[in-house]
Amino acid sequence: MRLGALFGPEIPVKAAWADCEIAGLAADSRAVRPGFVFAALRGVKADGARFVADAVAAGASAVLADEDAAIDVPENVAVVRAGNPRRALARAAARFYGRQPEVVVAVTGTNGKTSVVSFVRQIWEAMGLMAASAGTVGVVGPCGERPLAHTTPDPVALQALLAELDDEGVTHAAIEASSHGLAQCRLDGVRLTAGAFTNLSRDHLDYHASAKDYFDAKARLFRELLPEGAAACINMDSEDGKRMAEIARERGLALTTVGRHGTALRLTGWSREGLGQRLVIAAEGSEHEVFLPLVGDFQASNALVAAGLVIAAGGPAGIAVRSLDRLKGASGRLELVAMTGAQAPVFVDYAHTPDALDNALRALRPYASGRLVVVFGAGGDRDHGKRPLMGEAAARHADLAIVTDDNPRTEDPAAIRREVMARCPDAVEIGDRAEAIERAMSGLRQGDVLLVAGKGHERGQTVGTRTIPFSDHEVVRGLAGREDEREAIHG
Ligand SMILES: CC(=O)N[C@H]1[C@@H](OP(=O)(O)OP(=O)(O)OC[C@H]2O[C@@H](n3ccc(=O)[nH]c3=O)[C@H](O)[C@@H]2O)O[C@H](CO)[C@@H](O)[C@@H]1O[C@H](C)C(=O)N[C@@H](C)C(=O)N[C@H](CCC(=O)O)C(=O)O
Ligand SMILES: Nc1ncnc2c1ncn2[C@@H]1O[C@H](COP(=O)(O)OP(=O)(O)OP(=O)(O)O)[C@@H](O)[C@H]1O
Ligand SMILES: N[C@H](CCC[C@H](N)C(=O)O)C(=O)O
Ligand SMILES: [Mg+2]
Repeated sequence: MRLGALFGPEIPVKAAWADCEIAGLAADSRAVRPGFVFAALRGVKADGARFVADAVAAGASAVLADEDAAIDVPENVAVVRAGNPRRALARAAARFYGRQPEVVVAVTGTNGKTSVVSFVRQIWEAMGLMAASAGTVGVVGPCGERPLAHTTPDPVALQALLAELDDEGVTHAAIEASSHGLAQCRLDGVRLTAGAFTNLSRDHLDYHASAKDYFDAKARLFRELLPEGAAACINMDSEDGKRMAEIARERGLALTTVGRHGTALRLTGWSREGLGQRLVIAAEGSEHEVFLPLVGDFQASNALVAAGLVIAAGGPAGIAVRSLDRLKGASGRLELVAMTGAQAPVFVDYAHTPDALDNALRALRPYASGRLVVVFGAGGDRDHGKRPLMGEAAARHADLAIVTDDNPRTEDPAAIRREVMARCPDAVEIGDRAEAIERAMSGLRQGDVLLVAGKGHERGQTVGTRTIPFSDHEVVRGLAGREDEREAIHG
């Protein structure tokens, strides 16, 4: 593709450069190949302009930069200026790859995105469509599963992925829109049919300057990204949901509201039934009773958002609602991973925010006729403020809390644990995560329930800058297996 066409009418490219043939795009100088456009972006840690010389040495034909960035390049390298280079990069990547599944929907909110995109994919599959989902647990589609480095990939990787899905015959894709992804314009080139909002609570205040900033990042999906005529599905059971709906309404988006306070899909009845829940949903003037085979009260709201999003994107309401009775939970989302020898269930969950931990523990309480035990920690190099609040949630809902490590990254793990324990001083502190899980599991009696929270599907523990293989699933299964063996030997 030629440089002029790549940037389109909104970004002027000097005539002398317009016909320059472009081989690819990269925002990281280390990914630049001959003939590439290098986008020199200002980031949190560095200014991409510092790496222009590296990009040129790697063969960059053009540099995309801020209006005011000081860029020094040889005469044969083009310089393209943009007021918002991140957005320009995203839109250029969309033109470069040139194809996306017919229907792409995006889901934002603090909690529930991974679950919702997975549910949307499953509902579409039940309708016989070629569907895929992409986000924290990777890409899942007709060609199998593959991991992703980020919940919302950088714009070049995201456009490459959408093109690949289109090539594989995927017509319907559901993707997670993280607040980082929205703030950094990673989704700006995506042609969206509909967007959804789950909920908002504290997270990522290390990155976003304030709670308002965090809300505004999520609101970008409805204020700016969804094109005119697109649809929005909003869970109305929170004040933030109502504000988001107002924003969508003002934009003239076709609104599908869901939840106990929703209109399109209203939850009018709910009861827990074994490892599932029975929902009564009012839709299009009639009531549907469905059994949702998932643990966790909050999964009802995720299921409603998913069905609402499918409807918002043009799917029939009846099938969307009926398909809920076959949904499978996303990996590591309140997943029942093992039963101990004492017949105590062990759940693995991804709760890594105060609200999520609160919800996960409350969801499991009814299953504990004995004690509710939780093993959890908080991630390093992330929002410090959420740590004591997570401790508080554990102290409030669990009978026994074991505070351990969860990706300490470059921080001192003991210092993180101290911050968590500030509000759960009675917790037991065991830094080594495997040991913490072992201690918790070995103490379980019949009637007890264990929640291992924070890592969900993750397959590594990041200590410093190294990631050591680690999986809560494997540790739990391994320990349960050992108990079974002991049982078999000793009777
Ligand atoms: C805070 C954040 O989101 N950072 C992401 C962002 O970095 P940045 O733009 O601030 O980059 P920077 O490190 O300051 O460097 C500036 C620029 O110089 C470039 N560079 C840097 C070094 C070099 O040698 N050459 C070079 O060209 C970088 O590629 C970058 O373009 O863009 C980078 C390139 O795409 C990402 O790798 C990086 O993700 C970091 C590693 C990260 O941890 N991000 C997490 C927090 C994240 O994005 N999480 C959300 C999910 C969160 C959730 O909802 O729970 C996600 O969507 O995954
Ligand atoms: N609707 C919800 N309301 C509150 N908590 C929820 C909800 N859905 C999920 N959770 C909790 O949040 C955790 C993360 O859920 P999920 O992975 O679906 O969300 P996410 O938005 O994708 O999170 P992330 O941004 O970290 O990828 C779950 O493991 C569960 O504990
Ligand atoms: N997307 C989230 C995931 C957190 C998961 C938890 N295990 C941690 O490392 O804090 C983040 O990057 O903040
Ligand atoms: Mg996610």
